[in-house]
Amino acid sequence: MEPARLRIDEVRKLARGRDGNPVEILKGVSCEVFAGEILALVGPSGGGKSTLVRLLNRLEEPSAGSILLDGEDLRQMDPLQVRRRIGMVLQKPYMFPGSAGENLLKAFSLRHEPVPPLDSPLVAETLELCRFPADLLEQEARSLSLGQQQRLNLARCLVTAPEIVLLDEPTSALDRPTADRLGAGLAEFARRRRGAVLMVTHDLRLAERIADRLVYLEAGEILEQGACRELLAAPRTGALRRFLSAPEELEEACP
Ligand SMILES: Nc1ncnc2c1ncn2[C@@H]1O[C@H](COP(=O)(O)OP(=O)(O)OP(=O)(O)O)[C@@H](O)[C@H]1O
Repeated sequence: MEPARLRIDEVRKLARGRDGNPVEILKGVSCEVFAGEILALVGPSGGGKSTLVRLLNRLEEPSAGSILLDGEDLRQMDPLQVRRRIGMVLQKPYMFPGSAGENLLKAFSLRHEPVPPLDSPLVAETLELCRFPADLLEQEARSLSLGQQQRLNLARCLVTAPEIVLLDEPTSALDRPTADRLGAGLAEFARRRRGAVLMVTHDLRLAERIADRLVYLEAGEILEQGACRELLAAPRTGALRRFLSAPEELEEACP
């Protein structure tokens, strides 16, 4: 078996609560992400999912434990280098003023890297992966629909060829067909480029469709992890069973 691209080992995160006392947001979390797979990170609100994602991109640092990228501790690496290799797609797409094409290539100019032409094979492949029509490239980015902006946002991340992609609720604002199109692009990225994807999501249908494995995080602890479809069909713990049957979660999962 191939070694993990990302290894999260006994990670703890302490923060100061509203009353000034320390609160443990992550209580010794361990899991791995492999090349070519999609890992769905699910769990109730406030469980620590976004915090874990921020640690993986070095937007925050763990209080204890380690995160290894190909065996190297993230803390030993330059944060900019980490972000080149680990791309992140936020829930709400930010569009710069200008055309969709300019937005796509912004990823390079922001990093002071050579900008490929819009008609390069890399751009064409990325647009295809993200189901973003090339004839929209000249359109003002801010005038695109939310679903189009979301796919352009993913394309802006994938065009720089990250090895790992982190996504925090990528489909929360999308209708079912648009969410599925975005999911199909992620699955292609994992398969064709052997990319590793870690996706925080409440969209259990999407997870079932595209995720290989599932990690269930509740109150700062991983209570279950394993093959995604198997766990969704037959959760082993009462905690995941309750989460899967909670009506409010199902509502969010099935818009
Ligand atoms: N910097 C911080 N300082 C103090 N508390 C924090 C900080 N960041 C997060 N928290 C708390 O840690 C807990 C976990 O938050 P986090 O956003 O990681 O959860 P989540 O699982 O992503 O939730 P959601 O699904 O609602 O987005 C919450 O109770 C939150 O209020």
